[in-house]
Amino acid sequence: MKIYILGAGSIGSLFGALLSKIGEDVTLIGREKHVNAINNNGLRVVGVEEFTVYPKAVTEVPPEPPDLIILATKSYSTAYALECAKESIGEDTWILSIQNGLGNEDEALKYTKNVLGGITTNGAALERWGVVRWAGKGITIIGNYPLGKGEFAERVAVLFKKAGLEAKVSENIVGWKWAKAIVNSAINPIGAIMEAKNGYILENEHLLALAMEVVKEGCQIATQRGIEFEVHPMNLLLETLERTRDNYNSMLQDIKRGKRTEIDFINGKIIEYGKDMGLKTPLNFALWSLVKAKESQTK
Ligand SMILES: NC(=O)c1ccc[n+]([C@@H]2O[C@H](COP(=O)([O-])OP(=O)(O)OC[C@H]3O[C@@H](n4cnc5c(N)ncnc54)[C@H](O)[C@@H]3O)[C@@H](O)[C@H]2O)c1
Ligand SMILES: CC(C)(CO)[C@@H](O)C(=O)[O-]
Repeated sequence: MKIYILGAGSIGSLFGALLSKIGEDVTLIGREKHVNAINNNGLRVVGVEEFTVYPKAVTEVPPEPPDLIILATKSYSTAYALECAKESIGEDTWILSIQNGLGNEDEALKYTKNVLGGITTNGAALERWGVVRWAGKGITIIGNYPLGKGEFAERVAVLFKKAGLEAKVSENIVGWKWAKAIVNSAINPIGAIMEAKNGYILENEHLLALAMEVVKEGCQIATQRGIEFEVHPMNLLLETLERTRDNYNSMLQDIKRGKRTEIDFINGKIIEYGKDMGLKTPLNFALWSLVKAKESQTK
């Protein structure tokens, strides 16, 4: 399968390396320093597994349409990345988002009907240019977006499993995207504001109570939009906090690095969808405001 990893940073480089290792035709599309390191020394994976592969790596989207584009930029880069890729999206090209946040797949639908939604709980981080740490094994769930299963989704899931990723296909991927986004809407801003590991939210009664109220608020918006959950976000919240108790969440990591966070595509989208229905989301608004203020402090 001809695969482009659009936004080959942490999670994109991990998926690209694993798919390259099983012989798939993978091209990583990323930033110059990372691309140069890969072209000079290969792409090295450390952590859960240790290996080096030699995929193609470029800074611009090649003109030939691929079978699959795996969208792995931060959510705030999605619109521009897809606009840059639009000439390479062929009639039979599928786009799979493995991003956090809401709205990425809807952006992809502007270019093709062949869109797969995805969530992954694998953890990855670029150690240095050309080297990605597979920090933790998780599960990847994909499906036709917004709903349904299809032959191509099944083909991708088989590839992911062959590559060593635990993967499954869901007929309700939009439900999974919302469940994860609602969990992120509670964990990420609270952990970022408190500058605490995820486990502290579990241990501190006040933070856990707040996180649960944020989840309830997000669930109200999702339910009003007709979203149904395969796993309830409240259960997913507690399971995630336990499983990732030693993690500093990605939003806190972005703030510590002086980088923009994905708050606009997590809590920001819940606020936006609430407004569309005339519903207030005071907790999401409060957390969104605090993180935006924290972001501006690091500028
Ligand atoms: N890192 C993880 O463990 C993890 C796990 C689950 C989900 N996610 C989600 O996956 C997405 C990506 O996260 P990440 O941690 O890999 O981010 P990242 O910043 O490490 O990687 C994204 C990369 O895309 C590049 N990029 C952006 N626009 C581009 C363009 N037009 N062309 C080429 N390259 C471009 C950026 O420079 C960056 O290197 C986010 O939505 C994140 O929330 C990450
Ligand atoms: C699940 C999660 C919150 C674990 O830290 C992760 O999605 C993150 O850090 O964004």
